[in-house]
Amino acid sequence: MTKHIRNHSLSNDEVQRYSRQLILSEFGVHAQERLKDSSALIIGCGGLGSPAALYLASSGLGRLGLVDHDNVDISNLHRQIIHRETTIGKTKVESAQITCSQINSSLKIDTYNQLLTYENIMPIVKQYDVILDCTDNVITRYLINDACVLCQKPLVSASVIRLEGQLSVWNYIEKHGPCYRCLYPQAPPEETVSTCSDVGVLGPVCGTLGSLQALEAIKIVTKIGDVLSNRMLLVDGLSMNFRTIKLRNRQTTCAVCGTNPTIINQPSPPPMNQCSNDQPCRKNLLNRNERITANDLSKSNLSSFIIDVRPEHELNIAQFDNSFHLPMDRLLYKNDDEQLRNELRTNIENNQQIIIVCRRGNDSQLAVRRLKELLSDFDNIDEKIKDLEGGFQAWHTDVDSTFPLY
Ligand SMILES: Nc1ncnc2c1ncn2[C@@H]1O[C@H](COP(=O)(O)OP(=O)(O)OP(=O)(O)O)[C@@H](O)[C@H]1O
Ligand SMILES: [Zn+2]
Repeated sequence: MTKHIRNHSLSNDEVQRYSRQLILSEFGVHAQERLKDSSALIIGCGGLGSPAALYLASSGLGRLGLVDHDNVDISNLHRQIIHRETTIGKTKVESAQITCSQINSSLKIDTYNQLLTYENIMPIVKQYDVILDCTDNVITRYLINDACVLCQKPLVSASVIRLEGQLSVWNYIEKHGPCYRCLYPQAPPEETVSTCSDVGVLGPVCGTLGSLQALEAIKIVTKIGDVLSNRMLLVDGLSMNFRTIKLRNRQTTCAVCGTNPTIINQPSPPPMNQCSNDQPCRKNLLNRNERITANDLSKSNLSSFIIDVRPEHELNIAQFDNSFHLPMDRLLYKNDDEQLRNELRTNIENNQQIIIVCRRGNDSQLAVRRLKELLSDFDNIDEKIKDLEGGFQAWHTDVDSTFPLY
């Protein structure tokens, strides 16, 4: 019998398992070997981290780190496809680990059930060849960028909101590419940035961007193709427009990767006025006496005129009987003050308290402020008008659990 020789270290099982990628001329056995010797860290096991982890686990990567501080919630399942109904309540990292190891039992998986901060990020990031930012908040985005520059790791970063997404590779030294801070030197205030839980997101858009993050990570560690450094992919799922734009180069003035950096040994702590985790800042715009709790409202003997400030399509989910609909868009931007004042004057009775409601009690506070100005000539408007603290979510939790939570 003629002996065969092979020019690689893969087992026959591995050749069979990865055969469809081994026969790609751009990939082949040597890329597969490099993948097996490589490691990737996924920060955030949510909408982006789920597909990224599934594809990296399937690909033949050697070692995968998974970071998240959160637990699986039923509202995650429409897009966070690594989790299951059976893992609701478990930590996201454990849930993700279970699925990844079911797909590929030879993958080495490390889990970090923790909130990454400037104090703990460095020793974790240091251990991996490529980092994937799959988180959803501004502070963490800067934190991960700075840690990647300081540890000299390429960073594959994506973000998704509504039906749109963005993808880029930062700090890709081989191409002398820019870091995130080179483009955006300062973080915008947390409350000016929308989150999926504020404005929504469609699952397959996360799927697209998260899968492309896995693809870029594979290209980086196997050294194939043209990595998306110095460029950014913009995806619009509604129109199916995919565009790649050129980004500006690495900046010598950058605070972390520039010639005289101010961020040197570890990322800096977040500014005091920003939240330290990914929970939306609870905007406490109003004083206590300008607000009413769900419990107090449910027990109140006063007749109430309810103004619901949510957008039209959310009313279809559920609404209070006989509420007046005044979407925030109209209240803030429509410029029909006189017409609105007349409508409210006709509908509100003199002895009524005016209660403003929204989904979570943020917009309703803004609305109270705006309506106090608009209705300043109404009798006792300052005492009469209040927002429902915590919105319909608080109503669900504290008063009526049959009102759907969303
Ligand atoms: N600093 C951080 N350290 C660890 N994990 C983080 C950090 N910041 C964000 N994450 C995680 O990144 C993930 C982002 O994913 P995504 O926005 O899809 O999920 P989510 O927060 O569950 O969404 P929703 O806003 O709908 O509740 C979350 O699981 C979140 O816990
Ligand atoms: Zn930079």
